[in-house]
Amino acid sequence: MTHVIDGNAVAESVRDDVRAAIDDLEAEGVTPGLATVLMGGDDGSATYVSMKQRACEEVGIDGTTVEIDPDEPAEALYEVIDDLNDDPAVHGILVQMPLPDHVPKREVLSRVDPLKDVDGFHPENVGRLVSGNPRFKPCTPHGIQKMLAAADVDPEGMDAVVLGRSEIVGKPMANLLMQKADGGNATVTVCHSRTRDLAEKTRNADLVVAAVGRPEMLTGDMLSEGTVVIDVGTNRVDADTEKGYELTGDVDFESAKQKASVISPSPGGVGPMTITMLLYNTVTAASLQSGVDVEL
Ligand SMILES: Nc1nc2c(c(=O)[nH]1)N[C@@H](CN(C=O)c1ccc(C(=O)N[C@@H](CCC(=O)O)C(=O)O)cc1)CN2
Repeated sequence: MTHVIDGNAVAESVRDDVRAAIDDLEAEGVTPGLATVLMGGDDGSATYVSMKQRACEEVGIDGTTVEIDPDEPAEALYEVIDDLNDDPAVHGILVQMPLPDHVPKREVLSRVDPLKDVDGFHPENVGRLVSGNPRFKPCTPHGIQKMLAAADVDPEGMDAVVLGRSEIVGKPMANLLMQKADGGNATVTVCHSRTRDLAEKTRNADLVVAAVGRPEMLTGDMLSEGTVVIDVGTNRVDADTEKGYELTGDVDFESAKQKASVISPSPGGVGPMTITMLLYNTVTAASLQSGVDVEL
């Protein structure tokens, strides 16, 4: 029987730990604060930002959203980041991706105080992750590690294939899976748009993480029996629904489920974990900045 991971249930159990840690911080007079900055984005950005705001309210984090007109120059965003860096009530800063084309992403990510960088995208935090001493693990791959642990999947010794090389998911996921640490110790292959014979790579994998943003591109015939499959995709596909679209993962769930031993669906898998690990990182940031130790 294939085990279908319930991302909402795993997220809820991590949120219980987050709530307990927030109680410990509150007892010392510290309320964790998260500022989310939205400057334009894609079809999903405004939805994800309001989900983040709601999640903060639900666990007791002081969440604020700053919206910047996407036609403003990059300097408007720099000014907002500088102010948030200087605000002691803000422990975590997140700039929602993607940004408008005229805004240089690297400049923006380097501008965020690395101690408040709850996305883990600042070069200092990327360097720490790669060198095996992470401060903030990026939310989606961190959430996937938690999901795998909850499903009793230990990547140690596995042949893992990561589909996609984005800064947000593919690269940090590959790094975490290869690390000499719990949730790592796998042999990792990263595949992308120039990879030859993709199906040959995925058929030889024990674990596949699909994060390419192409609806249902990973199908059951590309997998071997017993593979663990994690679907990161949340693609909006035109459909005759109230919203005019439906959400589809990067995995063809029905055919992949025939082969997989463990599989995460989308929606309802990795997405809820992404938001939960943001709350987790915000609490970690508040703990680091206040000097109040919490257990997470
Ligand atoms: N600064 C960042 N930008 C972006 C990140 C990120 O981690 N940091 N990740 C993605 C999008 N993302 C968070 O921002 C995200 C995507 C999906 C979900 C989610 O919960 N999806 C639900 C479905 C929600 C819906 O109805 O639309 C699910 O999968 O069940 C949360 C967060 C890009 N940008």
